[in-house]
Amino acid sequence: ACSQKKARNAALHPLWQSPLTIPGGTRQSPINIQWRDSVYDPFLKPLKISYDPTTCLHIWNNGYSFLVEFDDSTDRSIIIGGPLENQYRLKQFHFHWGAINDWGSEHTVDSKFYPAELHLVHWNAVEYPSFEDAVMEGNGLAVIGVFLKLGARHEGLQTLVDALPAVRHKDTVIEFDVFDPSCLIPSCPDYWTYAGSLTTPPLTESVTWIIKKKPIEVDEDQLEAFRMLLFTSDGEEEKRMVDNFRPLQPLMNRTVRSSFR
Ligand SMILES: CCCSc1c(F)c(F)c(S(=O)(=O)NC)c(F)c1F
Ligand SMILES: [Zn+2]
Repeated sequence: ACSQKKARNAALHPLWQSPLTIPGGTRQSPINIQWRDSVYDPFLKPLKISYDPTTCLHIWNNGYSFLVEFDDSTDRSIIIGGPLENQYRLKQFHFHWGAINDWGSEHTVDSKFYPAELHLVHWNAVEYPSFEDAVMEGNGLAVIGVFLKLGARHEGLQTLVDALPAVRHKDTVIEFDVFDPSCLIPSCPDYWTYAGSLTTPPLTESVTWIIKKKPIEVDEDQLEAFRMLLFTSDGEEEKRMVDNFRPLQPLMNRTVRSSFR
């Protein structure tokens, strides 16, 4: 069994090889969201999102996802309200997805996987001088999670999909200078929220998660476009970028709150 586990582990992309747990972690992500166990909190405010599309900088394949990065030197693209004590600045967004449509998301709802999940990463520039500092603090980051489900083609996503061939290999980047990520966020205001962590190293327990209840719809071709990206650099033996999601983590002593009844 031990050698089998070793073999299975070796088959994983280096990022996902154990030890993928942090010793003493009490608020790790992702988790399964058991809808009936979530607690409605009437004091949760609506989340206010205001992004300036011209803060978009570039798309970068960093070897485990593709990140769309933003100029976070000012408060031009921010979120405020929801469970948050103050405003948070948009740093980047990225996705996690599967090799097939049966799995791919990081969080699950009543143990159901979606084929992909969008993460919009924001940091607390009110209290911390830099993103790198905020990553290490309990209230440093706020990540909006949006589930992707198979359905109609998403026109807003298509402009992003059209650029992906240019960042097929790890460590490639392409300029991407106008994009409004709010087109990827469902208009339904309902969300769950809980205290968690990054799902990639350094796995720090610094994330206030805001998971939208409603998924967005994308079509098969758009999911396939994600799957033609590569974990590997140009010239290396090609490894398709798929299944870049972390395994579910124990809920431990946490409650998931909902903004809706
Ligand atoms: C120091 C991290 C660089 S930015 C980043 C990221 F690249 C990423 F992938 C995730 S995630 O854990 O995978 N999804 C929430 C993050 F949270 C991040 F903040
Ligand atoms: Zn993520």
